[in-house]
Parts: sequence; structure tokens; C-alpha cells
Amino acid sequence: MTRIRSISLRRVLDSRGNPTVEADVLTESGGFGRAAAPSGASTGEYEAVERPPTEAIAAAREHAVPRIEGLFAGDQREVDAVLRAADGTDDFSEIGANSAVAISMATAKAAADVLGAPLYQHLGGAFRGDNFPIPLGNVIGGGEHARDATHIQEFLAAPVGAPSVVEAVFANAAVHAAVAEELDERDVPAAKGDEGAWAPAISDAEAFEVMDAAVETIEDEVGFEIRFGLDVAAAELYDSDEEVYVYGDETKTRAEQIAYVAEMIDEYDLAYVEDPLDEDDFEGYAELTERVGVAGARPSQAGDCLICGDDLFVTNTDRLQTGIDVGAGNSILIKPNQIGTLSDAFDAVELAHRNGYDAVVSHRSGETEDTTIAHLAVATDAAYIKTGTVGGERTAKLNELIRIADDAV
Ligand SMILES: O=C(O)[C@@H](CO)OP(=O)(O)O
Ligand SMILES: [Mg+2]
Repeated sequence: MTRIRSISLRRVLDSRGNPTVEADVLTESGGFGRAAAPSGASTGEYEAVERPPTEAIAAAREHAVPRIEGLFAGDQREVDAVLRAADGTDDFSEIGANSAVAISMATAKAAADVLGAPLYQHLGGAFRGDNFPIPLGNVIGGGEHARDATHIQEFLAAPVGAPSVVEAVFANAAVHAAVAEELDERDVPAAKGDEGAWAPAISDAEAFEVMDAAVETIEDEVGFEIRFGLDVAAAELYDSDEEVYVYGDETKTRAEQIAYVAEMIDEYDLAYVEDPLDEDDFEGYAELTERVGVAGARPSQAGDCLICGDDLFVTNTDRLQTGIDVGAGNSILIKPNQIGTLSDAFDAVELAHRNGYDAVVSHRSGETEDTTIAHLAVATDAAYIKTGTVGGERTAKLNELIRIADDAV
């Protein structure tokens, strides 16, 4: 296996027009990998720390790069362990999780390049199964991703019955278009939010109706089952002083929030609900999961509703273990930049799967053309991949998924 010759770091643009960190890794035998860090807007309190790119780059150049140059590119765990040691904190607050994740992902790509293998195969191994993740497509959204739109952050199309990845991807795009038509009929204008979802100034109740209608239209057209789901991003709605969830002029107590989410799951046969409660409320997640979900059985395979922890778990095995111990949720969102390295992200998926939890690999609201998460989702046999519906930085991942399925990467 070949050693890492050099690592270059630079600032590039993300989809919001903000700077982010890009890393190039070059090996002695000429293997090359390039990756860029994404960036969240509704970030969890317990995520690894993203530093301003200029500072993150300077700190990584000083502390991490000299220690990683010379390591074997294919020894991902070693590279990631050295990244952690070079950082010296629990949350990557020295070199920045943005520098760390860019270097970690670029290393994996360089190693795959050396092997002449696609990234998903390098990460997943030659004997991975032939399952593919179902794409969750954000088609209506608000919260932290768009002003004056819905309180619930994301309404996500879930083409659970699609016979292939390509049909699933196109079904989500069709639902996105059908939502536009539905809004048009209701005379509701809509711009787009950070992830390319429509961001109309409608109530959450109306958004449920629009989703239901759009999904049904496309389901009839394509002839396979499409359900939908939510990212409530409830930590952003939660007022910890008053201990209520704030929906504009209305509030819900914790019990009301649990009852509301359970009712929506029942009424709309939701396939997926992410972050239904505050990021500190493991017990609340457990209560809701017991009420509506199936714990401990890879529930997506039984067609049940996933109750997924994003801000709750932040791709962190300690927090996931806490959740597993009390039965909080039945799935985990996997965002490599929440934890800082690919090794940590893999550990989180493994712990989830060992305990019957599903994994959902996810983009961030601020993205680049980087396609690593498409490969990660396939490599880890994730149930779903959440990576938007339209817009270049979103379609980059979706088109890569199609290429992977077509054996064309
Ligand atoms: O909450 C989320 O799941 C993500 C991605 O949709 O948003 P952000 O990247 O802003 O945290
Ligand atoms: Mg989320």
C-alpha cells in the first residue's frame, strides 16, 4: 500500500456561498483524492466543532498535516486516529471538524484511487450486499433553512416501493414538481430553501395536505409506493425555559408534541420522522418510539416508521449507546462532519446495526459537489440516504448513486 505524499487544504465555496474546507490527498504512487466539508444550519449542540475555514486550515496545517503525511493511505483507521490525536480535543475544536472530515474523506478517495476501486467498494468491501439506500427527498421545508415557511424543517418524499435507485431518484424529482403544481393551484407562491425544497408561507397542516396530494399523484403515475416523512428539527423549536415547543403563535408541551407526532405518523402513514423532540430528551424519544415504532429490528425492512436521531445522536457512539439503552428511536442519522472522521461514522453505523437500528446517511444544508456520502450510504448498507431532490450540490450525490447502481463510477 502506498504512503501519503502530501495534503493540500484550501477554501472553496459551498452552496450557501460560504467558504468551506477542501482537501487534496496525494500518495507516493500517484493516487489522488479530493473532498470538501459540508456545513449545517440547524446544527446539534453536541456536534463536533466547525471552525472558520481559514483558522481550521491553519490549525490543521500546523498540527495534523505533518503527522499524516507519510502514513499509509489505505489505513483509514490510523489516519483518523492520528487526526484525533493531532487535534487533542474531544470535539475537534483545535483543527476543526471541517478540516478533519475533509482530510478523512480525501484519504479514503486517494486509497480507492490507488486500488483502482470505486470508493463504495473500498469502504464497503468486496462482499458487501447489493442493497441500495432509498433516497429521502426534501420537497417542502422551512425552519432554519428558509424564513417565513413551515415550522417543521423538512417534508421528505420516501419512494419506498421503487424497483430501482434511478426510479426512486426520479420519483422524488417528480414529487418536487408536483408540489409546485399543487402550490400553484392553491395560489401560494414559493421560493426555495437552502436545500432546494419549496419554502412556501403555509401552515404545517397545509404542508401535510400538499405533500399527501403530491405523493398520491406521483404514486399513481409511477405505479409504486411512495410515502413521506419529516425532519421536525425539534431542538430548533424547543424553548427550554418554558419547556414548550414553539410553532409561531402556538406552543405544545412535551406530551402534546409526542401526541402530535404520533398522530401525524398515524394519519399520513409516515415512513420517517427525524428529531421529533429536543436533543436532550432521550426519554421522550423512547416514549414516542414505543408508541409508534418498532425497536430493534431494522424497522425499515418491515416497512415501519423510522424514528431517527440527528441532533439527538450527532453520529456519536456514546450518545447512540445512551439511546439504545433506553430505547430512544430506532435509527440514527449519519453525518460524517458531525463527528469528524469516516472511522467514527462507520463505528456509529456498526453500533446501530448491531442493535437493530437503521442508519440514514445524510447531507448538510450547506453542501458542495462532493459525492462521498453516496458511496458511504452504499458501503454501509444504509436504509436511506437523505440528500435533497434538486439543485447541483444535491443532484451530484443522486447522480453518483445512479452511477454506482449502474456500475459506472
Ligand atoms: O437537520 C438536518 O438534518 C440537516 C440536513 O437536512 O440540516 P443542517 O445541515 O442544517 O443541520
Ligand atoms: Mg436533521
